[in-house]
Parts: sequence; C-alpha cells; structure tokens
Amino acid sequence: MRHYPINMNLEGRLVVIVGGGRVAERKAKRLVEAGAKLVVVSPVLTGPLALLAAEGKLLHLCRVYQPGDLTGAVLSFAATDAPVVNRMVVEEARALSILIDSVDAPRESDFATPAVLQQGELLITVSTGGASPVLARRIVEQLEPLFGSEYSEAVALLGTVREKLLTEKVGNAYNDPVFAELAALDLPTLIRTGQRDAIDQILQKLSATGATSDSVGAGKKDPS
Ligand SMILES: C[C@@]1(CC(=O)O)C2=NC(=C\c3[nH]c(c(CCC(=O)O)c3CC(=O)O)Cc3[nH]c(c(CC(=O)O)c3CCC(=O)O)/C=C3\N/C(=C\2)[C@@H](CCC(=O)O)[C@]3(C)CC(=O)O)/[C@H]1CCC(=O)O
Ligand SMILES: NC(=O)c1ccc[n+]([C@@H]2O[C@H](COP(=O)([O-])OP(=O)(O)OC[C@H]3O[C@@H](n4cnc5c(N)ncnc54)[C@H](O)[C@@H]3O)[C@@H](O)[C@H]2O)c1
Repeated sequence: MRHYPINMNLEGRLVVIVGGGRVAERKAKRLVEAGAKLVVVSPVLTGPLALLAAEGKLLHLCRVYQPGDLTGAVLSFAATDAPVVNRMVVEEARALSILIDSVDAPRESDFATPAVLQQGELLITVSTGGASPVLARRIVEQLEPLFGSEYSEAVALLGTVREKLLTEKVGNAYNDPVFAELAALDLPTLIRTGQRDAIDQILQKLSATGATSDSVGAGKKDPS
C-alpha cells in the first residue's frame, strides 16, 4: 500500500471519532491541538479524554455509535474495540464520502495517522504504510535528539522574515535572494549555541525586515 502524504488544516472543521479508548485518545489530542471541532461518540472515555470533554475541547456523545453520527464531518475515525462497529462506521463514511481511518483495518481505511515529531511549526512525520507502527515510533525517537526546540525557534524566525518580506515588498518578492541566504545559514545551530548577536547582525544585514531574534524569542538560553 502506498500512502499519499498530506498535512491538513483542520481549524474549525468537524471531525468525529467513534470510540473513546487509548487509541481514540491519541488521535483526539492531536486533533484538538490542530483546532478541529471534535466530537467523540463513546459510552466510556479514558481519563484524559474526559478531561478534554470537561474543558470543552471536544463534544462527548455518551452513547454507542448510531448511523448518522458522521454527518457533516470532513474526517472520521472508527476507533472502537468492536470490529463489527468499526465496519459499520466505515460503511457510513463511504456512503457520505467522508474520509475514514479504521484503526483496526488499514486496508479499509482512506488514511492513517503517522508517528509525529513536532517542534513548533516544524512537523516531521513517519509512516510505514501500516506495516509497523512501532517502527515508525522508533524512527521518531531516533530523530528526536537531532531536532530540538531550536528548530521551533528557527522556523518561527524564518516565518516572520518571510511574512514581512512578502507583505512589505511588491513585485517578485518570492524570488528575493534573502530567502536563499537565510536558508543557507545554520540558524538552528546559532540559536542552540545562544549566538543572539550573530543572528541580529545577519537580520540587520539582510534588510529592513524589522525582524530581530528577540521578536520571536530566538537564541534564548532557556526557551519556554
Ligand atoms: C504511528 C502511530 C500513530 C498514532 O496512532 O498516533 C500508529 N500506531 C501507533 C501505535 C501502535 N499501533 C499498534 C500498537 C500495538 C503494538 C503492535 O501491535 O504493533 C501501537 C503501540 C502503542 O499503542 O503504544 C498496533 C496497531 N496499529 C494499527 C493496527 C491495525 C492493523 O495493523 O491491522 C494495529 C494492531 C492492533 C491489534 O492487533 O489489535 C494500525 C495503525 N496504526 C497506525 C499508526 C497507522 C499506521 C501507521 C504506519 O505505520 O504507517 C494505522 C494503520 C492506522 C491508524 O491508527 O491511523 C502510533 C505510534 C505511537 C506514537 O507515535 O506515540
Ligand atoms: N491504530 C492503532 O494505533 C492501534 C493500536 C492498538 C490497537 N488498535 C486497535 O484499535 C482498537 C481500539 O483500541 P483501544 O486500545 O483504544 O481500545 P479500548 O478498549 O481502550 O477502547 C475501546 C473504546 O471503544 C468504545 N466502544 C465500544 N463499542 C462502542 C460502540 N458501539 N460505539 C461507540 N464506542 C464504542 C469503548 O467505550 C471504548 O471507549 C483495538 O481493538 C485494536 O484492534 C489500534
């Protein structure tokens, strides 16, 4: 099976998870972080899911699945421990053309969730096409020491500069050599080693972008 990689903007979009166990919880946490409007249908929730419901971060329908529960969703998950129920959810998704991940049946699913390494807006995802989720997780663990919080700060800084250039400059700002110059610098290393002055010098030299390492917190010794 060859999966197609995609990163989705789910801000404000309706997502439905059927099931409220350990696997549903893993999916729900990331969906809430992504700003999805989340509904979880399940007679029982794990503690952390119940907390998210109490905080108003998801809507809990405290009952078993009923056909019709997926109405209006852009994305859906069949995450119960009852294969027959998961299959019914898949059927509804098919009928309504809603993308579905059945967590016990990769071959019946439209998509799968990868293992994730996240540092701010930097997102590194690993998948094995369902062959070995545990290997995917292990690869993320191997990458973790290489991509620390300095990457979050570097990406934020680069994003600020880029946004300023694109909003303030007219014409073909997308081709500005500043972008290539910035990319060629090893900003993450400068940030990790606390070389704030070097970063500020570079930013000043690179134009009147107005960005400073301070404006995005780059180069702080103790990033929070
Ligand atoms: C990466 C991760 C992301 C996440 O879930 O967030 C993820 N599974 C994780 C963990 C994990 N999964 C399993 C175990 C138990 C150990 C074991 O059995 O190996 C553990 C470990 C644990 O739970 O700790 C078993 C398992 N998983 C699936 C099946 C069904 C099947 O294969 O038939 C079964 C057998 C169930 C059974 O037999 O009962 C199916 C899927 N799991 C996927 C993703 C998708 C494919 C991703 C890919 O590899 O491309 C896919 C297809 C669908 C989906 O879930 O989207 C997450 C990493 C943890 C993390 O990052 O923290
Ligand atoms: N994809 C993955 O990463 C992965 C990992 C481990 C296991 N699994 C598979 O996923 C299934 C779920 O795993 P889990 O650890 O979350 O199980 P779990 O037992 O912790 O949770 C099952 C949940 O389903 C709910 N449920 C049961 N019947 C329901 C119904 N009719 N309507 C609505 N909700 C219902 C239960 O209330 C419970 O909240 C497992 O059976 C296994 O096959 C998938």
